[in-house]
Amino acid sequence: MTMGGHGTDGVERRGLMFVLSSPSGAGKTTLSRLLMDRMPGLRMSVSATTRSMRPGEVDGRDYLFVDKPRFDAMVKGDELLEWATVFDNSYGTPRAPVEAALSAGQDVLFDIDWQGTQQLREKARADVVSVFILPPSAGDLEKRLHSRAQDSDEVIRKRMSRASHEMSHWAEYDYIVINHNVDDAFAEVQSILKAERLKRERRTGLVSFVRGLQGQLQG
Ligand SMILES: Nc1ncnc2c1ncn2[C@@H]1O[C@H](COP(=O)(O)OP(=O)(O)OP(=O)(O)O)[C@@H](O)[C@H]1O
Ligand SMILES: Nc1nc2c(ncn2[C@@H]2O[C@H](COP(=O)(O)O)[C@@H](O)[C@H]2O)c(=O)[nH]1
Repeated sequence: MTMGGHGTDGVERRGLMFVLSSPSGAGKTTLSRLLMDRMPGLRMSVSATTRSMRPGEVDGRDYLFVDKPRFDAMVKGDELLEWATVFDNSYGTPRAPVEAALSAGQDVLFDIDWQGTQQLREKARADVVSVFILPPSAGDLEKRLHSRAQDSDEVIRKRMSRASHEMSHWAEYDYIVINHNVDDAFAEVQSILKAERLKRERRTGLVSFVRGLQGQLQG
């Protein structure tokens, strides 16, 4: 993938892929929305899915809602960077918008499961920063799924029964955040992104920046 752009300090830097995963209901969407509101230079990757739209969701903003034949055609046409089956539906990341954002020097935010994270890591390990969000307790997780009031009891039962399996992948992630309350969890996720943006390896413009400084000191 071609990547490059400028950080807020003007030094050229490679874009990064910032991944949030968690069991369903632990708070990825909530934290993603806050990141998008408050962190400049970040683009949300909008996934394609075959699941049906929830009340309040908007096609093209929350997901690209597609039918199974269209999803299969996207897989066949290599249009997806990664894809997986989650809760009996297909989900995948359209490749083109991600590559365009990274090329423009933007970071890309992903709300995807552990299967997708593994695929991204296989493709571009150095550019993937992954965060696993844990709920404070199973009781809180269930309460959050109910409080969202968008899924039937049957769907919630399914998501709760998958939670332990989802969580078994926590150790594959770079960072772990426990979402006790939204403000603290957001502050932690934001700190991770800010620190990762400053990593020396990503800041491709540092060599010439330091040479310039040395030139000024010598001249
Ligand atoms: N720290 C928190 N305390 C209380 N409620 C929270 C907290 N974080 C998120 N919630 C609420 O929990 C519900 C589920 O959160 P959210 O939709 O962000 O989860 P998610 O991980 O994105 O789930 P999914 O994987 O199913 O999309 C929402 O109603 C949200 O407002
Ligand atoms: N591997 C991928 N997983 C994805 C993608 N988009 C969303 N997801 C994950 O699916 C579940 C369920 O999401 P929901 O919106 O139906 O509650 C959740 O864990 C998401 O992170 C994707 O493109 N690829």
